[in-house]
Amino acid sequence: MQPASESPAALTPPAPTPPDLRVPALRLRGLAKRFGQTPAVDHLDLDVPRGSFYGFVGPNGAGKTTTLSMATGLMRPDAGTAEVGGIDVWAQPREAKQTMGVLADGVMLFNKLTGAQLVTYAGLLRGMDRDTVASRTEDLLRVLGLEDARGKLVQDYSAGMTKKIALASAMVHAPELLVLDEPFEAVDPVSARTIRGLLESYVASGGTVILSSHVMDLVQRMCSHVGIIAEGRLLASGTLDEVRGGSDLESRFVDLVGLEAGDQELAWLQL
Ligand SMILES: Nc1ncnc2c1ncn2[C@@H]1O[C@H](COP(=O)(O)OP(=O)(O)OP(=O)(O)O)[C@@H](O)[C@H]1O
Repeated sequence: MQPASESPAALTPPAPTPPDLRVPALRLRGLAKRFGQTPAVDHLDLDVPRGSFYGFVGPNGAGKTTTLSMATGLMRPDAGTAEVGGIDVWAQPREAKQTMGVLADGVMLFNKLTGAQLVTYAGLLRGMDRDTVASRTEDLLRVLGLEDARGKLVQDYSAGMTKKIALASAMVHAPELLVLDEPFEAVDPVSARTIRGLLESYVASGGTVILSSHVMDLVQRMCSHVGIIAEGRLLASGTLDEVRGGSDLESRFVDLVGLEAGDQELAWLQL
């Protein structure tokens, strides 16, 4: 008789535990950051449901990048907690970071690597095997239109190409959660459409996306949920329909944030 440990059943890896859908993909509580006297993020609470496509919007300087940096382990908060799928980002950074892919705004990439090397490096860093990394890197370069630039140093990439290679590096390990700070900034319309398609099918397969953007029309077309932030505080959060409340997102944004409607003139610019 075979010992139990050698039976085929014992050699089959245990099925992964399905994620508890009641646990939010991202949960922030009392998150705060101050630069000098100015609070950039002011004790912010936020729940991002699993499987949602969450748009995080706000005016310039509202605290979006600071919030997302603290939520993903890139910037230590002054106070508060951030949990990803129930894992505390700051108490268990290694476990939390395994479950997410992050496209950060303004963070230096290893730009002396070529595009292909950068994505490969990101995959290997995540503990993936070389063959899988190689085939996924090729897929990502092809889909994002970077095949011809695969051997070029990232320092010589244009702004849009840099954004796309950073996005590829964030996605290569197929994480449960993607946190993307301004993923469409500087990206051409054809690539933007491709990225949208990739993200939509990723969410349809059970992934969660959180993205920040200034483009209300895009957020309105893509996102199932929206949060509006201003002066470090969350002014509204919920499903797209709850937040826009029968209006369009841009009008709701302007109402909540209290911006002037852009009808001011500069007398000296009237030629
Ligand atoms: N490293 C820093 N040092 C000092 N102040 C900072 C720093 N980073 C951000 N801030 C300030 O914190 C506030 C929030 O900035 P943040 O970059 O989070 O806003 P944002 O919503 O991402 O803006 P944008 O839409 O313009 O990218 C701003 O007042 C900004 O000047």
